Amino acid sequence: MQIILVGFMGVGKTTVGQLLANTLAQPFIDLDAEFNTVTGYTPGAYMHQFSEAQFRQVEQQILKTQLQQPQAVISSGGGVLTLPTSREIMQTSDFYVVYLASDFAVNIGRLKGDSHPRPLMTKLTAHGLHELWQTRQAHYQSVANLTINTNGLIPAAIVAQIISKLDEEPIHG
Ligand SMILES: Nc1ncnc2c1ncn2[C@@H]1O[C@H](COP(=O)(O)OP(=O)(O)OP(=O)(O)O)[C@@H](O)[C@H]1O
Ligand SMILES: O=C(O)C1=C[C@@H](O)[C@@H](O)[C@H](O)C1
Ligand SMILES: [Mg+2]
Repeated sequence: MQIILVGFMGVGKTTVGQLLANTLAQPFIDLDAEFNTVTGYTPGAYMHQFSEAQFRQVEQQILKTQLQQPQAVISSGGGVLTLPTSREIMQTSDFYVVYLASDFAVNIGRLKGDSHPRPLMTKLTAHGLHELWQTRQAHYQSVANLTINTNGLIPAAIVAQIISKLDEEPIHG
């Protein structure tokens, strides 16, 4: 199967992607971890050392490469659709795109409960973070084959919803 999860930082892409891959017995790829493997930098460290614009270019190359996988569940980084060309790459790929959505408050609650630091969280004001969240919802929506409202759902319930929708779809991969 070829499935990629998109959504705002902290909504649960890595958590759900890992569980979905295990459940479907498919290889799992996390694009942020792949970025680290390829460049030797975490996304945050790379942006700090170089720039967000340079990060987005490298991230796009990694996205392109991983969308060649014949079988995988991929969790993307929250800003992977920032470049219009990255949106086009995802839209024209064979991957089935699942958008993990939630209310802003739920998303922020998950972020605050997580020990893993998000550089954008510390750089932005509360207003800036909300604006970014709003802008990005349209990007995720524009590429999604399936949108799941994850409010109040545990990861296993989200995985169950994705799998039940996949059963109704033509095979992806
Ligand atoms: N459905 C859920 N309900 C409650 N908490 C969740 C859910 N999914 C994930 N979480 C928690 O939210 C936090 C962020 O999850 P995760 O790292 O999977 O997000 P992400 O979308 O991959 O973020 P990023 O874009 O920064 O990589 C973690 O602490 C995780 O345990
Ligand atoms: O939302 C974002 O722009 C980001 C989310 C993370 O997954 C990382 O890809 C990086 O920290 C940037
Ligand atoms: Mg993640």
